[in-house]
Amino acid sequence: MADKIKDAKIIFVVGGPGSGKGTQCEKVVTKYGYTHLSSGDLLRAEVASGSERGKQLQAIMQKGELVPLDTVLDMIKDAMIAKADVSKGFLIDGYPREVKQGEEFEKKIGKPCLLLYIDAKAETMVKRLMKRGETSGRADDNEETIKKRLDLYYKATEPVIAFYESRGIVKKIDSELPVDEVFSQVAKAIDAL
Ligand SMILES: Nc1nc2c(ncn2[C@@H]2O[C@H](COP(=O)(O)OP(=O)(O)OP(=O)(O)O)[C@@H](O)[C@H]2O)c(=O)[nH]1
Ligand SMILES: O=c1ccn([C@@H]2O[C@H](COP(=O)(O)OP(=O)(O)O)[C@@H](O)[C@H]2O)c(=O)[nH]1
Ligand SMILES: [Mg+2]
Repeated sequence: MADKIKDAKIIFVVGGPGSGKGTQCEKVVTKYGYTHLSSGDLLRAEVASGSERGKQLQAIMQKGELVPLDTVLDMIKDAMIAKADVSKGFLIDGYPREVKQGEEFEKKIGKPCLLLYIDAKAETMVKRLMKRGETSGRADDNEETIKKRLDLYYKATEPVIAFYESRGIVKKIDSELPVDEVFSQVAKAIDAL
């Protein structure tokens, strides 16, 4: 099953909440035709379906906590398998959130060839999310939950970057710049693959 995915390139896109992961991934889709899978979007789709599982997920996400590892991994895996025949590569956006998630992903699916580390200052991220919150309708784009998401990012997710740095696949992207300048750094990293 997972063999179908074996030959496609896998790129992890990691960065704090509101760092611009989703914005950059959309641009990569346009230019390179990769398949974009946002773990957050997959979870929000399950919430929107109104299923029993979605209700449980909503409660966790509203608090800015992490949903159980296997839940997210199964969703990503199903979505990858569904696209395996047509996809040149996969952008896994907002995943892994913790080192253990990365290890499980590699066991069940495959190894990433690149980790795009979308880096912005905490202050910048908060500002962007508060602005996005005016129109996004996302239940977690509020001051209190943003703070929790940030704390969890520094505690659980930053170690992921160190973990993959030791493998030499991390490319740090300065996301304080205008969107197009951020993208030219991203494109350079992908062109080098
Ligand atoms: N000025 C500026 N704003 C940006 C940039 N990238 C994203 N934004 C804005 O910041 C907000 C958050 O961007 P997203 O792409 O949704 O961020 P994300 O990392 O996917 O965030 P989560 O979905 O919360 O994980 C959006 O409202 C964007 O318009 C950038 O490079 N420069
Ligand atoms: O692998 C994941 C990805 C997302 N989430 C949950 O989904 C929320 C939104 O994630 P997203 O990546 O969309 O936004 P971010 O928190 O990066 O701003 C997070 O706060 C978590 O509650 C999770 O638990 N595991
Ligand atoms: Mg996003």
